[in-house]
Amino acid sequence: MSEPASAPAELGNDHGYGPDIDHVLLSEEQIQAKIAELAEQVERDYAGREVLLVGVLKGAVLFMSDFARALRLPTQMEFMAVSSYGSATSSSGVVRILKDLDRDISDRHVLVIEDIIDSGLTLSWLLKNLGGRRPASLEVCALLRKPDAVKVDVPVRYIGFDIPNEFVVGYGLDYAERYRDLPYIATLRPEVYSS
Ligand SMILES: O=P(O)(O)OC[C@H]1O[C@H](OP(=O)(O)OP(=O)(O)O)[C@H](O)[C@@H]1O
Ligand code: HPA
Ligand SMILES: [Mg+2]
Repeated sequence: MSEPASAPAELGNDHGYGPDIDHVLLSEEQIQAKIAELAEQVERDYAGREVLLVGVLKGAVLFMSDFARALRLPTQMEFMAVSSYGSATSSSGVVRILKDLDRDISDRHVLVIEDIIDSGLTLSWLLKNLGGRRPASLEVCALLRKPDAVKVDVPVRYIGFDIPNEFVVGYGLDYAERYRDLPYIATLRPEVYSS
C-alpha cells in the first residue's frame, strides 16, 4: 500500500485537496518559469503590435491572468466560454458556446490562451469559429498538450509542456469543477473518480 499522498509543503497551498492528490506533475515554480519563457517569445514576435488575448473559460483563467501579467506588451483581454467535457474525463466532441466574445475581432492580432490541448477537438473547433471572424492574425498559446491523446492536429505556435496521456487537474483544470484553484498541475488518486 502506498502512503496517502498529500502535496509536499514546498509545493505550497494545496487548498485542502492533499488527500485526493496522487502526484504533482508540474510545480508552481515550473509553471511560472515556463510562463516567463512564453512571454518572452510572444514579446519578440508581437513587438510593436497590440495583442488581443482571448482566454478560453474556465480552464484558462489562471494561466491567462499570470501570462497577461508577465507580458511586457500592451494587451487587451476577451473571454469565450466553451464546454465539451462537462463532468466527464474525456471530451464529448460536441463543443458548445456558453459565452461568446463581447467584441468584434476583425483586423485584430488574436492570441488564444488555452490551458490544455487534449483531443484537440475544442481548439480545432474554436480556431475555425474565430478564423471566420477575419482577425489580422490568429495564433494559440497553450500551457499543456497531450501528444498521445491528440485526435485532430491543431496548429499551435506556443506550447508550455507536453505531458503524458493522464487526466490532470489544477492551475485552472478541473475534475467535476473541483481543483481549479490548485497552483500546480497534479493527477488524482483513482478513488476520487470512483467515489
Ligand atoms: O482538446 P480537448 O479534448 O478538446 O480538451 C481541451 C479542453 O477541455 C477543457 O475544457 P472543458 O470543456 O472541460 O471546460 P472548462 O475549461 O470549463 O473546464 C480544457 O479547458 C480545454 O478547453
Ligand atoms: O486532463 C484534463 N484535465 C482536466 N480537464 C481537461 N480537459 C481536457 N483534458 C483535461
Ligand atoms: Mg473542464
